[in-house]
Amino acid sequence: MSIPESTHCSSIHCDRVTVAFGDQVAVSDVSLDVERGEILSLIGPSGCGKTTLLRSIAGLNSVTSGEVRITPAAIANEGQIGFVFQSPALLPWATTLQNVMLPLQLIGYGSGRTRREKALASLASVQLDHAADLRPDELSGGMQMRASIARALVTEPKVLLLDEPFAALDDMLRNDLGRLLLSLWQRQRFTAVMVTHNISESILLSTRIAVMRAGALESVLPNPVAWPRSPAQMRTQAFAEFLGVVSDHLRGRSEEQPERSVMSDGGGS
Ligand SMILES: Nc1ncnc2c1ncn2[C@@H]1O[C@H](COP(=O)(O)OP(=O)(O)OP(=O)(O)O)[C@@H](O)[C@H]1O
Repeated sequence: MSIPESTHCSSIHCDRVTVAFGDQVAVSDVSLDVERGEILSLIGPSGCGKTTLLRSIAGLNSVTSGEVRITPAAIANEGQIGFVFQSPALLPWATTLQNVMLPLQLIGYGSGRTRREKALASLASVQLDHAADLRPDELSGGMQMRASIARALVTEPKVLLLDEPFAALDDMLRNDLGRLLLSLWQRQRFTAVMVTHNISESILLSTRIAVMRAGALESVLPNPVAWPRSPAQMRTQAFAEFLGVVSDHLRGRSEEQPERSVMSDGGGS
């Protein structure tokens, strides 16, 4: 698996973004560019503003000052931004298939038949087509999260935003879904931003890691771990060393490191 070519997706630009809720400044003067076709992880201590920044990128939060731009601009208007929440948030009374068809209905995509075919294809991409007629309470936690990913990807978004998508799952499922996410990214070439608390997960799944502390962007670290990624890499020296670097940045003990180009440093095949 190599980093996908970046011709079909969007990039995200946060320019001096500040978000305040009353007197509470959740995000403070954050400037961050997410390049086409990369997966950037946002990590940092609880309450440091990760979700608020992610929701601002999605347009779910308004920013107090600064600007979020997604290019090409039409992306935001065409419903080409997918969002995966920590909780699968499936409609309990609808079948898995109906849940996945919902975004297509909301954007008025095609006929009922084409929506059904597209939703079934999206379910198949997460190996869940056999569960199309089951309701959420008949699915395991991992199946619900796969359905949630299928729902986010059914419109073939150019940008995928994920807020701690695997936090509630055990380690094995986490690894499986992480691998699934990478293979979908490889195939669909979306640009992704993923909030996570898990440093190992951020290293395994991303091209760069943005570390936030107290609302501010502490650093953006190119991920030097080679591609293709697999859980076996967690036992390598390169992985352990980078984990130490990320941990230091999280604790604010880092030496300032110049950022390098993700495609030349974080990538390769
Ligand atoms: N809608 C809101 N109204 C008021 N305060 C908010 C709102 N959303 C977030 N905050 C505050 O903004 C700060 C950042 O919250 P945010 O959820 O972005 O942090 P986080 O880094 O994602 O935390 P966690 O890792 O625990 O999910 C917190 O102090 C939170 O209480």
